[in-house]
Amino acid sequence: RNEPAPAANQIVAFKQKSSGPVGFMTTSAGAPIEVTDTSTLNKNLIFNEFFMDSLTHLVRERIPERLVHAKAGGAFGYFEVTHDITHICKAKMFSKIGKKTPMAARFSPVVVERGGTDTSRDARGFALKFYTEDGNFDIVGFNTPMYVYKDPILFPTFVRAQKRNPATNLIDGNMLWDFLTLRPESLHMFLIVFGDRGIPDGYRHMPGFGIHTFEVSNEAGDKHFIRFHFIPDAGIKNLRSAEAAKISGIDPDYATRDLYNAIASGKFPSWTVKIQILTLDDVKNARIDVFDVTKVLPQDEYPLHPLGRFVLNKNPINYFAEIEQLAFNPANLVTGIQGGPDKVFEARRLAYRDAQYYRLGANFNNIPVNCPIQTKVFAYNRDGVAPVKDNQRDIPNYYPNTFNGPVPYKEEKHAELIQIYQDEANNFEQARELYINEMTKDERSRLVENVLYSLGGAIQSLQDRAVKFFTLIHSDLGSRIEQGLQVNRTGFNWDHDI
Ligand code: HEM
Repeated sequence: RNEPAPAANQIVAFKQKSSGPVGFMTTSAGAPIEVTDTSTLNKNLIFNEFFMDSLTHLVRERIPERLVHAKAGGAFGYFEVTHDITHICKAKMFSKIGKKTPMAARFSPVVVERGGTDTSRDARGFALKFYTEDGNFDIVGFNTPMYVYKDPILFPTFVRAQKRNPATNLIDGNMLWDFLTLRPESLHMFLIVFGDRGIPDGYRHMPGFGIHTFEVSNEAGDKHFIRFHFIPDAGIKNLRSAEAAKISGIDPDYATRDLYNAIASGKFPSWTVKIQILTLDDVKNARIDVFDVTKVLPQDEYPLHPLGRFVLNKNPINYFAEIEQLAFNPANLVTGIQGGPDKVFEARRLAYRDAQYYRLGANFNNIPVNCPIQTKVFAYNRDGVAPVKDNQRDIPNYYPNTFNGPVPYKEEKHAELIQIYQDEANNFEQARELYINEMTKDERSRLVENVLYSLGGAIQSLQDRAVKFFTLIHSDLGSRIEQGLQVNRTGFNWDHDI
């Protein structure tokens, strides 16, 4: 008989590693507790502390799920420098070859709710938190090298367009295709979502991208601009639509289970970390706006330079405490890494902090998994909902002060505004490249099939609009989708047959 997988066997393994019950049960306040019969009419339930304590706690167990990226798998490990980049970046975590920094990772589909399926056709979040000696550095990325739009005002609209119809409470193809065709720059990323990479085969075989072009600086104060790439050492693997649909019925937690089992059985997933590097002159002379998150930076012009690798070698011991409560924020930056100068990055500096105040409360950075474990916090924040930890003890609580409260660090100078060439939003050159040069003939056919599956459910005026933009990307893509839609119209009724 095969050994049961670690995830299926977790509770049995717990019993095996403990010599007996872990202790006497107590109330949350620590008092030993008796369990008495609650069904008898002859006793007051209100004196039953087990009942009172557990019931009142149970009804407070839920916190808001993340607005997006609600479902996830996550783990812990380390980042290790393999190549020197101190000539461009002075961040301590990159200071010498061989240096290791502890980290956390969380991988997540964007749209599905917390109880949804891991194998939906969607982009995936690729969020990393590095616990550096200068505080936490977060790269909150995707498994696609580009994002949907470059105007952050579209974030609420796009989230809504992908979520549920307000009347039917159903995911609604008309809403999605309305958005995609009103903001056609989004089709670049959606070619990937509808292509083979739209359903990764678990998280271990998924690449990651920081997407934004980050500004970094060296000891001399020179600026450079970099994009992060994370390449899975186990290779990229994806699922086909039919396979994914089947898995989704059998095991909606497929990717979460796979990550847990791999780590628990010592097959630690790892990623090679590479960066594209641009000088200020490269930025000024670039043919494209290198800060545009809907674009990739062509690798023939800006090649990948190796930087390091990261390894995930530790599962959470408690999922809620360590993964649900993880709070990533693109604004978590460290000395030497100034973040992206673009507007999407700027919007994100606000959104995540705000979301986490709502989701986890004002002191979410005091939750152990969010604490910068390699440095001490000296913030002028006090009080609020738990956890407050030591609440900065008796240190002066106002700034400035003359009584030895914490003093500011020398402020890092950001690059002045740079005059650069900015493209029209709907420039389809890169989408065309992706379709023609990066996708194989078979993948192009599967892309068309997957688009038809989704677009076939939308009304005709949206289908016509979509065909127009697919044709602008490439006439072959446009005509195959147009023909496919016509076959569907005559031979197949999506409303009734699906
Ligand atoms: C205007 C642009 C954007 C806004 C306003 C925004 C906002 C948000 C918000 C509010 C959350 C939930 C956070 C939480 O509750 O903890 C979230 C999660 C996330 N976002 Fe964004 N986002 C934007 C763009 C992006 C981009 C460009 C990327 C990828 C490069 C991205 C990747 C992620 C990931 C990976 C998560 C899940 C983090 C986790 O694992 O906890 N987002 N975003």
